[in-house]
Amino acid sequence: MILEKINKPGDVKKLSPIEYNQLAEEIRDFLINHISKTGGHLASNLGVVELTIALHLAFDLPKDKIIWDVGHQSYTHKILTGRKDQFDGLRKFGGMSGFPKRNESNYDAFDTGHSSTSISAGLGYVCSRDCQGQNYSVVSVIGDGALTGGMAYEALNNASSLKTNFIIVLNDNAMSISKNIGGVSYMLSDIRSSDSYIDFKENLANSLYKIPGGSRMVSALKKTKNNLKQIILPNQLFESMGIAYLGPVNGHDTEKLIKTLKVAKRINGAVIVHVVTQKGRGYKQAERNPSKFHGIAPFDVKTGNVLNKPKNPTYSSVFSDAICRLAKKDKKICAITAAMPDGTGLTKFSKWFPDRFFDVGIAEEHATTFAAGMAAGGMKPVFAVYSSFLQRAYDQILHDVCIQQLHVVFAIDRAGLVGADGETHQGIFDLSFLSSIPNMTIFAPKNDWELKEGLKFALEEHDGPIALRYPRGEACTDFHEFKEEIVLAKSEILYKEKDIAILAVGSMVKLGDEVRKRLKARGLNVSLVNARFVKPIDEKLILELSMNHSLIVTLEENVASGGFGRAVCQMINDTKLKPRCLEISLPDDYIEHGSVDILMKEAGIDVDSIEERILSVHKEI
Ligand SMILES: Cc1ncc(C[n+]2csc(CCOP(=O)(O)OP(=O)(O)O)c2C)c(N)n1
Ligand SMILES: CC(=O)[C@@H](O)[C@H](O)COP(=O)(O)O
Ligand SMILES: [Mg+2]
Repeated sequence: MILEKINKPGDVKKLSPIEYNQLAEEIRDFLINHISKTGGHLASNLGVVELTIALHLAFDLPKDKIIWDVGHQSYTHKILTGRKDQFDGLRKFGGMSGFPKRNESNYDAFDTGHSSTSISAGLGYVCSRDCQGQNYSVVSVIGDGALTGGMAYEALNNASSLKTNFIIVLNDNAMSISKNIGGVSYMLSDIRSSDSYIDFKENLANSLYKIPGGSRMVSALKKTKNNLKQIILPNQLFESMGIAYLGPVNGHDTEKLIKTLKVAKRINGAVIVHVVTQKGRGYKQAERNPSKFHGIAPFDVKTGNVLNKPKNPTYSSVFSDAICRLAKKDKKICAITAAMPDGTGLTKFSKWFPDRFFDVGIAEEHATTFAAGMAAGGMKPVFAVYSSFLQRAYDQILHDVCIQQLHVVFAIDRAGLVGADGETHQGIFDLSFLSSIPNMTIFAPKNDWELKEGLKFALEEHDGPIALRYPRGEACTDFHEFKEEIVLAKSEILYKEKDIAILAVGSMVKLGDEVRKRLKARGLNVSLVNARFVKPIDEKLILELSMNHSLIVTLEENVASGGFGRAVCQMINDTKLKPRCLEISLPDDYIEHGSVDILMKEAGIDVDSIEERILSVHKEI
């Protein structure tokens, strides 16, 4: 076993070239076996095994820096940097992260998780290096999907004038999570399938002549006897920007990759190395269905079937059915995704209404302003997006949607803790950042029925910007006996008592009800309110509750600052009645990876902790 020789960083450099292929195969087996047990990002990692080995052989880490875009493909890098033994705890609480983390290893040069940041971060490293007269290589590894994100172009534009070396490896597997789409993907596909390939040395020469010192390198290359069959095709887009281009290179040929990376190292300026890989390579199920195995829960290796399928429909699938039903009746309804049709539940919509479906690439900022334009033009756009990715579009929501009061519906999935993806992906800020924007309305459904009704309300009754936020995973199917009509800024009272009132937001209604039952068993009278609207809050009801309750408790899956509880308590503190107010929310902090149950318990948002907190405050009243 060659993988047994890989224990410490740098061990890969002790192998002989004939061992590289065997190592790649063993890493693939290791990844398939481990991820089948822990879950994780399988397909992307299987695609970059040789590329990662080549990068580790061509560069000198940690002096040289590799920046992994998104970072979901960094598992082989983790194996080669002494973290093989930590894979049993991958993405688990207290275990190894699924993304690069500077505080996990000094071989991780930059923390990532959100897409299209690697070229900016890499260029920052390059300029920092040059300002300080240091000497090391910087390599940003970006996927073809991530190259659909606007930040990548802002960075390329900036990098084009660079006079010192900066390597951008474009890992092109023709896939985002789903099939990659749009002009960039067409361009890459043209390059990959072009039959006008020219000889490696000739084309490389074209690239090199343009850069300082290039002609010397060309003469050196011309003298080599080594007839590399690799093809290098000058590329219009990058080269006309002043960025050298090498490729396309077979991303599963370690030795060719090493040779090309070594050439790239000698270029004075930014250079793109276009590497073609296969997502899911080496595991038939993932090769056939790379989207399914992009991020996968524990599965059976033989069949590829996920082991613990959710029993109830997820919120994403409830949303999926609801939007399709509404769009059947109303031809103005259209749906937008930023490269996440599967995750957000828009795949069915894309098949039923292809003319009204828009996958804009990994471009949340553009998606938001695009939605604003569609609304201004008379359509009813629904932008379905994960909470943490919407953080990107703060200014577009404010500047393009809300100032003009445009009727854009934000269907915010993965709102609240998402678990294993960790701090970059927790959707715990949306209530705060959306609440601060004038003209925005925020609605959080307590269960599946209310998500359907909420969407209907947002599209048929409401006019203006509105966000519906719901969590990852199975939808709550309780509380079907409570179906009060949705009215703007009105909460729903589930149990009316006196003494303590719990006001819960969305998914927290279920938890609030469990706490209510516990407190009732102790002889306390507890009202339970489904807040529904986080903005505007139901001021009238909060005032009423303040008059006949001695303690108001707010419950939300969002950070404390700027959240629902803060707004309610502020309002209560402004009244003369002043009942005690207890805000139960997530801490104002980044929350690491782990199961949602563990993370909630850690944050004191589980039935036992909430009961204890309420009892302790109630005792003081
Ligand atoms: C801002 C942002 N939006 C969406 C995502 C979700 N996401 C994670 S990976 C991915 C696809 C990336 O495709 P690519 O860069 O080609 O990598 P591959 O998995 O194909 O190697 C997407 C859309 C994200 N991480 N960040
Ligand atoms: C890396 C990334 O951003 C996505 O792949 C994310 O991990 C998807 O998470 P879900 O499983 O919640 O769709
Ligand atoms: Mg890709």
